[in-house]
Amino acid sequence: MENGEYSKELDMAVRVVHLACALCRRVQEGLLLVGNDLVKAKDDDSPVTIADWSVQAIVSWILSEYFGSQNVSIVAEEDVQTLSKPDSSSLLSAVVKTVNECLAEAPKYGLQSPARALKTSEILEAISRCNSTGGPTGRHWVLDPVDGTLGFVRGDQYAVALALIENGKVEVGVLGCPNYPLKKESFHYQYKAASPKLAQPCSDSLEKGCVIYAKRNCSGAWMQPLVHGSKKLEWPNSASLIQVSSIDDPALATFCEPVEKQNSNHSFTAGLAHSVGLRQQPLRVYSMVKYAAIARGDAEIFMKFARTGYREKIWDHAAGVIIVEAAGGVVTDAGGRPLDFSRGVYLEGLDRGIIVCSGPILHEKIIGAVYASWDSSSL
Ligand SMILES: Nc1ncnc2c1ncn2[C@@H]1O[C@H](COP(=O)(O)OS(=O)(=O)O)[C@@H](OP(=O)(O)O)[C@H]1O
Ligand SMILES: [Mg+2]
Ligand SMILES: [Mg+2]
Ligand SMILES: [Mg+2]
Repeated sequence: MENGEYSKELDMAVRVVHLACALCRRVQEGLLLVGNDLVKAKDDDSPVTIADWSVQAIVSWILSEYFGSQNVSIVAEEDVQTLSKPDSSSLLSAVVKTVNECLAEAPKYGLQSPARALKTSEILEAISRCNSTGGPTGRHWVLDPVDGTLGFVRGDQYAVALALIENGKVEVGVLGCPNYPLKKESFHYQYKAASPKLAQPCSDSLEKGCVIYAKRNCSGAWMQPLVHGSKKLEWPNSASLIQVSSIDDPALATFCEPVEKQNSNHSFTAGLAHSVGLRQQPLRVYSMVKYAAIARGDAEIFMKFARTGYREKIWDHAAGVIIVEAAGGVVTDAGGRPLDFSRGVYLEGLDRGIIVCSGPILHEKIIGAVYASWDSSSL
C-alpha cells in the first residue's frame, strides 16, 4: 500500500473491512442455515441483523483503539435502540458473542485483539459512539456496516463500506464485497433482471469476495481478494489495479440499479435507458456492490432515483464515489453536480437521483436524457 497522506488510515480501513467481511460471511452462513429469527425490523421497517451491529462495534472499537477514542468521529447507520429493548436479550448476546469471536481473529489481519473479551456494556458503547453527524469541518469516518441488508438476509449481495471524510471531502474509501464473483460473466449471469430465475446466490464453487479501496490524489483504485476464502489465501494480501470499462457506446453498455422498486424508480430508469439507446437488460443488484461493478469494469452505468422526499445518506455512497472516481469513472446527481458530503448525515441538495458512469460520454448522454424526460416522468 502506498505511503503519503492518509496511508495509515487507508491501511487500517482495509484491514478492518477484511475482518468485517469475515464476520459477515460467518453470520450470513448461519442465517441461511437457521432461518431469519435474528433479523429484526427497525422503526422504518428496514431489516437489521446481528451482522450490522457487530460490524459497527468492531470497526468502532478498532478505530478508537488505534487512533484514540477522543480523536475518532464516526458517522454510521446503526444505533442501539432495538438492541436495548427488554425482549432483545438473545439478540444482544448473539452480538456480544459475534463481536468477541471476530475480534479474537484480528491478529490474522495484523490488528490487535482486546486483552480480554469485551463486556456487553463496552460493545453497546462502541456501537453508540458512532453517532457523529459529520459536517463541513474536521475528520469523520463514515460507515455502513452492512449495506444491502436485504441482500444479506436473502443470501445475496451486500457490502461493508467505510470512508474517511475530511473537511467535507471523501479522502479514503473501502468497500468489502464478500459475495462479489471474481468473474465478470458470473456477475452478469446472476443479476440480469430479465431472467430472475437465474438470479441464484453465488454457488460456493464460484470464487467470490473482494475488498476494493482508493484514496484521493493517489494512483487508481485497488482490489484484493478476500483471504480465507476458497483459495485459502493468507494475509498480507496482494492487490491489483482496477479500472472502469472503456465502452462508451450505449448499445453495448450495461446499467445496474437497486433490486427493490421502492428504492429506485425502475420505470423511470427504463425510460432513460431506452432514450439513450441502452439495449441490455438492467442488472438489479443489492448494495454498493453496484459501485464496485462500475469501478471494476463489469458494468458501465448505475442509476438510482429514490422517491421524492427520501434523503440519501452519506454512508450509502461515500466509499463508492471515491472508488469509482479513482478507477476513472464519473459520479454526480441527476443535474450533473458532484455529491456533497459536507452537509451532515444526508446528501443535502441532491438533485433528483444519482448517476454513476464509467466515463464522460455515457454520463453526458444520461444527464441529457434526464433533462429531456423529467417533465413527463411520474416521480
Ligand atoms: N425508500 C428508500 N429509497 C431509497 N433508498 C432507500 C430507501 N430505504 C432505504 N434505502 C437505502 O438503500 C440502501 C439499499 O440500497 P440498495 O441499492 O441495496 O437497494 S435494493 O435493496 O437493491 O433495492 C439501504 O442501505 P442499507 O440499510 O444499508 O441496506 C438504505 O440506506
Ligand atoms: Mg446502506
Ligand atoms: Mg446498512
Ligand atoms: Mg439499513
